[in-house]
Amino acid sequence: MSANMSPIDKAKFVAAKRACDYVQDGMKLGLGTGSTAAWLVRCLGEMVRDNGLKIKGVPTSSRTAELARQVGIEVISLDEAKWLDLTIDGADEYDHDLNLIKGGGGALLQEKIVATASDQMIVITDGSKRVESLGNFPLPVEVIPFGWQTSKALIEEVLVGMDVLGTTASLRMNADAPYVTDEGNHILDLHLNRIGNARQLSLVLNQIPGVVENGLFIDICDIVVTGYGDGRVEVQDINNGEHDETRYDFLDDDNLFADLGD
Ligand SMILES: O=C[C@H](O)[C@H](O)[C@H](O)COP(=O)(O)O
Repeated sequence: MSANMSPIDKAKFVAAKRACDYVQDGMKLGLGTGSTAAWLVRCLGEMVRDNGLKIKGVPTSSRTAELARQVGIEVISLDEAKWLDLTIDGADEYDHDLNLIKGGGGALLQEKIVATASDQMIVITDGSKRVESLGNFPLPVEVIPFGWQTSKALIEEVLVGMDVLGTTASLRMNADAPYVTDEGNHILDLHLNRIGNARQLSLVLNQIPGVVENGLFIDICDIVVTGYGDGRVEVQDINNGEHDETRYDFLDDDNLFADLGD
């Protein structure tokens, strides 16, 4: 598998692999959504299968739930878990303070609930997601289907008032129909260029009728694990300011982790 992996997949894989160092026997884990989080779920499945790791996972989407079950992870609901030791998830952007934009895969609502119900959140990512200032990636906002056009108009009006530059909101589509989240809602993607005060924007968006949640994760992430295609992994911990770097050489071994592929 590794011979056929693209540099970006290698980056995601080594980030997921490094994040597994934080997982301990008996933990209740939040399992993120997306292509990076899928590598994590596969790595954890291998640890369950081969090393007898005992964990319970709370998935943040129906897709992740399906994959987790496939690889042998015991899946429980957040209400069963009540509180989690750790959530590991991907992100669409992260800044110097480890604030995030998430929701590119449409799972931001469950992801934010799960991450907030965790002692610690680790984001696994590749280097392309690091930004000086959040906002190049369109900000996903989950809205209920009822009156979504009114919610869109209200969002645009509020953002003009906040002087957020170049705002347009587009309804996310799935082929010819509006995209529908696991909670039965729609997603508006806000094209903002530059967000400015992300904390304030997040609070303001969530005040607008019809808005369920937005993809800004402020002060939620504790650690970012960034992988690179050459096997390097950087870890940045916001709580103790630590920054460390490792390198995985096993990417040169084509047979290793062959069963972790898609
Ligand atoms: O809704 C999806 C999530 O927030 C994902 O974690 C995010 O979009 C990153 O996904 P990927 O790892 O596929 O880039």
